[in-house]
Amino acid sequence: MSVLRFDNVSKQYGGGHTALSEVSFDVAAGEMLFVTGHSGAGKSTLLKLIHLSERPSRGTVLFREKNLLKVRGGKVALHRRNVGVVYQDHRLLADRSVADNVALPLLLRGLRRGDIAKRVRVVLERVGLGARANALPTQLSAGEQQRVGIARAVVTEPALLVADEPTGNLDPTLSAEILALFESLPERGTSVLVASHDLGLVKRMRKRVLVLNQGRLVDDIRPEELAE
Ligand SMILES: Nc1ncnc2c1ncn2[C@@H]1O[C@H](COP(=O)(O)OP(=O)(O)OP(=O)(O)O)[C@@H](O)[C@H]1O
Repeated sequence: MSVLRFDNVSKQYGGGHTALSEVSFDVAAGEMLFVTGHSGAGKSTLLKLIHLSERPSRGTVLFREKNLLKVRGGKVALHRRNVGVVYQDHRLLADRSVADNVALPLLLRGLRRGDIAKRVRVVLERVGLGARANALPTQLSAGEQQRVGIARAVVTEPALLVADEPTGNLDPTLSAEILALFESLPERGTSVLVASHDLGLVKRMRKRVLVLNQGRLVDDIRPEELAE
């Protein structure tokens, strides 16, 4: 089953600037892929259309076969429950512990405290931060903070995780660790779409790569084409 489909999607911002132009692609359930391209190529715009922070000017975005054009008003929040988002600057609450930050999406869903504590514990173990649950984000390294951001995004077990330059501030070793963490998610049923301008890093992962150039999808490289 396809978890995500872009069908001839274009996006013009106010002022007429074209950020995406007739982009079409499909993401299968459980697939991990990258979208890459130079600064301004349209990567963030593409992710925003999935998360409904922006709407297409033309074309359709289907999420689990449902046309996102029809997702409006109160349904937007419901849609976002199925899409985890990881930001480059992770956007953690500085005055809340690591565990509280990760618990937040579950609190918003009205889960019971006992269930929340259990799920937070499990997900923090998975990202290697089981021992730092009570620390404040400022007491963590940049890589650890990013892992908290990932834990928060996956604690709800979304169908799709989108990440915008998740390794932007990290050194190559930490970047590889973070990407390995993403790589483990499809096994648990979450598809993963990562935007990165770092083509070298992306190629090393040997995953499918969508290449954007000035808003156009100019290449859709399959893993077997990246093999040496
Ligand atoms: N809110 C906006 N209003 C007008 N133009 C915008 C807006 N957001 C983005 N753009 C323009 O759309 C184009 C694509 O931007 P986008 O942020 O999607 O690119 P990107 O590939 O993510 O770039 P970067 O790697 O620098 O983050 C750029 O030319 C940008 O200036």
